Amino acid sequence: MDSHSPTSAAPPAAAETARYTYSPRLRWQPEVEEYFNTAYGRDHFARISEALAHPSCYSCIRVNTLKSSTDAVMHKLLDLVCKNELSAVINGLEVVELNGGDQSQEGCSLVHKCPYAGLENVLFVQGSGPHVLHYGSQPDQAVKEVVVSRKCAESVLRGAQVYVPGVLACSSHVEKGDKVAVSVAIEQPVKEDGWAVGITRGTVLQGLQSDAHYEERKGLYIGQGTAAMSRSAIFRVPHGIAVEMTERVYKLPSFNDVLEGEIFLQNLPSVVTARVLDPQSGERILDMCAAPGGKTTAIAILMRDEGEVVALDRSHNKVMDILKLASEMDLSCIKAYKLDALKSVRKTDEARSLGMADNHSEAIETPTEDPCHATVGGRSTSVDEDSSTTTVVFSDNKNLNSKRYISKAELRKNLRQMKNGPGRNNCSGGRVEKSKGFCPNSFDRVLLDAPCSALGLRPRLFAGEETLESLKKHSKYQRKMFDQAVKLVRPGGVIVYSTCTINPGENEALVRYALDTYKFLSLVSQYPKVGGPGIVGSCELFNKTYTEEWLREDEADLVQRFDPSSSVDTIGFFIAKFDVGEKDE
Ligand SMILES: C[S@@+](CC[C@H](N)C(=O)[O-])C[C@H]1O[C@@H](n2cnc3c(N)ncnc32)[C@H](O)[C@@H]1O
Repeated sequence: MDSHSPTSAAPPAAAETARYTYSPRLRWQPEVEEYFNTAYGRDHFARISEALAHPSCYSCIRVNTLKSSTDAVMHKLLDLVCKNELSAVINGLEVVELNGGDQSQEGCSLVHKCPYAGLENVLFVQGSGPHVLHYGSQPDQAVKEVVVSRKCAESVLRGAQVYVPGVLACSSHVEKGDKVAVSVAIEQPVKEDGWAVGITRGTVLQGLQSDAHYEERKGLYIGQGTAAMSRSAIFRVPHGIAVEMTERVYKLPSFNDVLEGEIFLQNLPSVVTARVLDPQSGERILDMCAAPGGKTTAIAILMRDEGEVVALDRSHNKVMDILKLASEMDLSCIKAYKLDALKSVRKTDEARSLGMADNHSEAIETPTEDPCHATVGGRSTSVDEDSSTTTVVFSDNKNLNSKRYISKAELRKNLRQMKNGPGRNNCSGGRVEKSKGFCPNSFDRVLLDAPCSALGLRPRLFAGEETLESLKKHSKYQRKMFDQAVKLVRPGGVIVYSTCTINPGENEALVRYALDTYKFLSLVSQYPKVGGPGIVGSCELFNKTYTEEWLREDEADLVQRFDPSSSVDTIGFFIAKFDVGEKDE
């Protein structure tokens, strides 16, 4: 690393070595840290906490086996790597020639098949890091700097550029084309109990020790880039790239516009979850919290697009995302609805009055009054040309109800128009179908990929926002959702529950609740098995007024817990699978 000028203002060279590094320490609420120390043991939790602050060192690609094969995609990726074209499209990936070696061989070591049985549709693309970067400071000259928000930094660590809204502070004379060191401002404890970032947007940095929050950014440098606009523009324009990253602490491939529809970038545990559900062609599956549709599409592909995957999300725009993804992947068995999963069971008397038996396999849908288009997988709801009513239009040839064929290009165009804001009818991006819920016992399998504290997601640079109280709220919410899942699945069916958190209160404690509450549920083994065992025991909380029960010894190996500090190097994740016996209602 180049040395800094030892002037009174600039930091000395030795101090700089420690300064321009990436060595973050994840901060937790003390009570939460104590709770996790109890669950994992102090050393183990310290390793987990350390791992969470760094990204995984590889990208996981799920192949759409209905459109291509794992081998074909692997060859295409290798081809791109070997022609060195991937570094253009796969952001940040470099083909390094070792010992003057053959580039194609180096490329081969970057893309490889997933080594775990049962995941033959998965490829890994190797990234690298953490790299020690040289920020190239000159004597008597402070390094020009940009400080970004935590969310922005987490994206940059995953391969993104620095966008204008993410910039908090910038050196005074930054012009377009200047080299800038990029660091991140992270929440710090403040006196009256709480956390604050301190740096306000627009702060001028001098690169001196006298700068506001200078010390706090030590060890929080995530890379170097070229300013894509001047300092004044960065704080004047509403959007656009502010800094093009040229050197990164982590180099991870991102696959924008590469093999669209043929591949999907997905965390390994998420791919495993869909496989564990084991959906069969012709079945009716419910994905209760489905957006953006990663697992939904994985499920549809495993079913060979035969049967029905009902995908719910309470967010309108997120349902749109599911539809877009299903359309891109050419999947027509996915039906997506906007619905609060807590209200996903339709009352039995209402179902009867609509002429449906309890185990009727049709969804009970509200008519869509909206004059805009929306797509459901290959199916599309559309305006009849001569009326304002909505009809379901199928773009595949599997259903005889087809009214009008809509090409995929047209569907994509419609979706783009929706994304681009209000159109003629002041429609804020199109509407999606709403559902009033579904009949009890009407699904063969239910996936509850529950909204959670997300304390397994990586990289994460701050975790102080969660308190024991807020963690408890997540678990209450999840139990209510689980109750709905239990009602909707048929006897003889399957429920898979998953979260992307390391919190046992949302994982093992949910399993305990499920088994203690519903005697007809049994925890069953999973395939494929990549994660480790669950946590056994219990923990006293809230001044010993409440005991949180986790798993029993014989249950630990039946769940999968993905540990971010393990060699599998994934996000923190949890999966439990239940077989549903005869219900005693
Ligand atoms: C963990 S994400 C799901 C990820 C998704 N399964 C996938 O693999 O792509 C949780 C989702 O639950 C949705 N959600 C939260 N509360 C909900 C509710 N009450 N009803 C339906 N969806 C909800 C959120 O909008 C979010 O998209």
